[in-house]
Parts: sequence; structure tokens; C-alpha cells
Amino acid sequence: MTAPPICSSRSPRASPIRNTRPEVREQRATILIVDDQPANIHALAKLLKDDYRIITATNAAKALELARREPGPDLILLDILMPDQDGYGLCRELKADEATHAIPVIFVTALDQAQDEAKGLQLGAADYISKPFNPAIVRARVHNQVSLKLKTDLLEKIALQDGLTEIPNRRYFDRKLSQEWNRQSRHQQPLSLLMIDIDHFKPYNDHYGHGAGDECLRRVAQALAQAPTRSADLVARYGGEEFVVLLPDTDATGAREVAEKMRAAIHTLAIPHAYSPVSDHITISLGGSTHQPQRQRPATSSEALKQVADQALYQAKEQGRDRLFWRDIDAS
Ligand SMILES: Nc1nc2c(ncn2[C@@H]2O[C@H](COP(=O)(O)OP(=O)(O)OP(=O)(O)O)[C@@H](O)[C@H]2O)c(=O)[nH]1
Repeated sequence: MTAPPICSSRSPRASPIRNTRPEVREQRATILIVDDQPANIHALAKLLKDDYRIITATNAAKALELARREPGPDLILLDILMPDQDGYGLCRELKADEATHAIPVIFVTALDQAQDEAKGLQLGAADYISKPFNPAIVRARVHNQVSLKLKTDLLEKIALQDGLTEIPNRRYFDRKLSQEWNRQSRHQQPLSLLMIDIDHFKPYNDHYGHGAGDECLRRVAQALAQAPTRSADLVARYGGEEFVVLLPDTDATGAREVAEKMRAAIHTLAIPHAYSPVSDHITISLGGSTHQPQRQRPATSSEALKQVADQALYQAKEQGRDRLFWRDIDAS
């Protein structure tokens, strides 16, 4: 019996959530078949093409390129004996790369000795199939691995998404901040960070109730998430009524523009707040700072950037709220 096709929500592999609500596009899971012999690729593709989207590579370099693309494959069927780089070497590379290590690999190979299989599994392969293969067993093993991969993706997505607002959570933000910090420092590019807080949210909750408070948080989150335009920009819920924004390759001028756009977007929402001394509707305060690798002392860290933006937010509150305050990281 053929297992039913398994569908993937196609959320990005290495970054399982987007700023905005993830678009759920039901489509078939993708399998990458890697073999230097087109006839072998054809045999496997024929077996699996009704249930999965198939992509193929006849050498390791092409396979790596396809595996690193977004969204990546959900499973790799990998031959061992290939002329340029063998399957073991490719598996080692895939498992060492943060962008590809979570993609399950099944070796499909003519090598049928126990030590060959043991070596493949020790390198991190999920399974091992010897040729000549039994079609029903291949289908079943592929199905098992793809199901497991999609369940893991879903769990990861849930773990990194804020349940109320459906934007990324603090854990995801902290992970991205440290990645982006290292990347921007390596490439000598600026990295900007905004901390945002809803003004007088306690009286809003107290007077309109927690249900209305939750709805307000959802609307503010979605409006903030829609403000930045670049795909690398990240808006996350930092906790409570606080949000945080990471803007890679963005200097202070660009980041201030994004911040003001966000402030204006919250005004446009016009959520009534009769108990705010600042305005008759919901407003936000923002604190921002930029790390310019070529300008700052080497001792500055991503934690320092966060702290400076937080101090700036405090000053925005002190100065009357509904405003952006900018603070130089060297002023800390
Ligand atoms: N409805 C709802 N309220 C929340 C949530 N998380 C935090 N809050 C509320 O957010 C409010 C935050 O209050 P404060 O920290 O005093 O800040 P504020 O009233 O916004 O005052 P300023 O920040 O100084 O302008 C508290 O009433 C929290 O209960 C949530 O998930 N849902």
C-alpha cells in the first residue's frame, strides 16, 4: 500500500518563522536525490514522484547548493560512490553546516557491508538502504523520515513563535541577534536594534480587560511586523507589551526611518485608549541604537547593543512617550 503524500507547510528551514504570520502553503515535501548516475536518479524519482516534489543533483557541489537554498529539501537520498566527492564527505559537510544539518539523509548505495552502513549512520545519516532496493521498503523508509522531519519543523516553529501574536518570540530573537552580530561584524556592516514598548498599557488592560489587551497586542504586533521591508529584518515579541526589532545592514539613518514608520503605523491603527495621558489612542515608545563594526571598540557585544537600545527606550518614556529616542552605543 502506498503511503499518502505528506505535505509540508514550507516554512523556511533555518529560520522557521517569518516576521509576519507564516504563510501556510500546503505543498508536497521535497526530496533531493544525489547520484552521479542519471539512471539511478531516474529509478528513485519514478518511485517517489507521485508523492513528493523531486529535485536532483549528479555531484556533491550541486547537491550542497540545492540543500542550502530556502526552502531546502525535506530529505536527501544520497549515493556514496561518486567521482568528485563521495557521499560520506558530502554527508559530513551537510551535518556540519547550520543551514543543512537538520535535513535527514538516507544513503542509497551498492555498498552493502555492515561497516559501510555503520560509517554512514555514524556520520549522522538517518537511514541506510542497500541496492538493489525493494521499492515498497524505500517508499516506507522515505515516508517515515519525511514525517519525522515535518513534525520536527513544526515543533521548532512552535517553540520559536509567540503564541499570542504569532510573530517570533524572544528565544528566536536572541538566536538571530547573536548570528547577525557575528555576521555583521565579520562583514563590517552596521546592525541596528529597536526596543519598543506600548505606552500606558496597564491602564488599557485595567479598563478594557485582558481580552481587549490581548487583541491590542496582536494588532500592534502585526502592524510592527509589516513595517520593515527587507527579508532579513526581524520583529519579535520580547515579552509582555515589549517588542524588539533587528535590522541587519542598516545604519542609524535607515533604522530611524523604520522606527518612525512603526510609530506612524501604530497611530494609523487608532486603537482607542481613553485612559492614556499621552493620546486618545494607543501609542508606542521606541529606543534605538546601531552597531557600526568599523567604529566601535572591539569589546562591544550584542548584549551591549540591546542594553543601549533599552536605555534609549527608557529615555523615550522619560521624555513623554510616543517618541523615538536614539542612543549611540559608545555613550554606554
Ligand atoms: N492583555 C495582556 N496584557 C499583558 C500581557 N503581557 C503583559 N501585559 C500587561 O502589560 C502591562 C504593562 O504595564 P507596565 O509595565 O506598568 O507599563 P505601562 O502601563 O505600559 O506603562 P509605560 O510602559 O511606562 O508606558 C501590565 O498590565 C501587564 O499585565 C499579555 O500577554 N496580555
